[in-house]
Amino acid sequence: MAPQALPTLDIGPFLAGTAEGGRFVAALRRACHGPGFFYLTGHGIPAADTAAVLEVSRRFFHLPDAAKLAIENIHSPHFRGYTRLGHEITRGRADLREQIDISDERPARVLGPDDPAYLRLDGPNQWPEQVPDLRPVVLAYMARLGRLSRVLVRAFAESLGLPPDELDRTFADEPRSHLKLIRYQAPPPGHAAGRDQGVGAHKDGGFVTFVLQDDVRPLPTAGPDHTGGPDHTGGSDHAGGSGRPGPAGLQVAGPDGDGWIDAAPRPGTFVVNIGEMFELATRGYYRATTHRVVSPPAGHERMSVAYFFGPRLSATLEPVPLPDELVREIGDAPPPDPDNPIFAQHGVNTLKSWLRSHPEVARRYYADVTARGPS
Ligand SMILES: O=C(O)CCC(=O)C(=O)O
Ligand SMILES: [Fe+2]
Repeated sequence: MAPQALPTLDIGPFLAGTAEGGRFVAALRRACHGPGFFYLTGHGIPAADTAAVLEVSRRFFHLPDAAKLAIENIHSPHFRGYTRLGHEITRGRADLREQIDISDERPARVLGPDDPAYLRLDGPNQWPEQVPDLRPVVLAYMARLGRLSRVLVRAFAESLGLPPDELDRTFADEPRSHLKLIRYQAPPPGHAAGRDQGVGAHKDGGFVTFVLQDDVRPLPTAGPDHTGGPDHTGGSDHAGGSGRPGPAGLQVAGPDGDGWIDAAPRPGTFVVNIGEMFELATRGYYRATTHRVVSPPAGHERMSVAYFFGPRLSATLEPVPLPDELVREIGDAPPPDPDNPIFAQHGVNTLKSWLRSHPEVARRYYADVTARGPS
């Protein structure tokens, strides 16, 4: 049986406080207990804002390599800045994507030897000089999604049969917002067939993620500063080498590991999903589901913007007091994955993921931590 498509939830009535908001809350529970993923509409983020963030992102990624590498994340102990193609690792394999990592703009902390290593994650971002409007556009977008996240957290509480403010204190005192601007490209010519890992299968580590997706588009025509281009379509042995956009993009693991569900881009929506911290807090009632991105075909690119909302790094996840009728539905907890232990402390879990996916930054700034584990 082919896996089902993802549900679409309209948060509009909940935002407006109308009686229909209850329907959203019920649908939210079904979506988070089921696939762990859904499309969100009615969110009130203006189309001009989402278009602006994709536009600055496109302008950045189309800069010459030297300009992008000026803000490479190897310069940042906080894992901020640019990661070039193939320099991020998921499941032991290089991802075919480039990205900029941006978190809340804060000064680096002055830390003593006994302070937890995850506090080194706080610090300033790196911003590209050539795209000066990227900073204000991205920070405004993050602020908007932060406000939307806080509303969604209230809906999550209600969906679990709890008072709407039950989870508020988890997100008090500087919750952590993280954003990735991402560009996926086709495997380069000569790349082994079937190696089309835009990002490998993974679960998100935090609480809740919002993905804004652009369509798969042809690469822009090569200009004087441009190294890629439609000319590169020839010679690829990649399955998508026909140059036609195929089923590329975000895919979500089906129920019981049954195939992959395509989460195709849909205008005006975010794809929202649950992260490991929330799964842990609900004792598995809400699911952090494995997902991946398949590379676009030759001569094409795909942009996305992933926003992760989580509690402050020092927060420890307490199990939420679930009503008995939900506890009865939990069933057996899945066995722990030895390759991916989940830590109840948000900072420890977050640092675990960074150290694994960015080994070069880890070696430069966290050699002491990799030697003894991310606690
Ligand atoms: O690009 C996407 O559609 C999803 C990205 C993703 O899953 C991630 O960065 O965690
Ligand atoms: Fe993800």
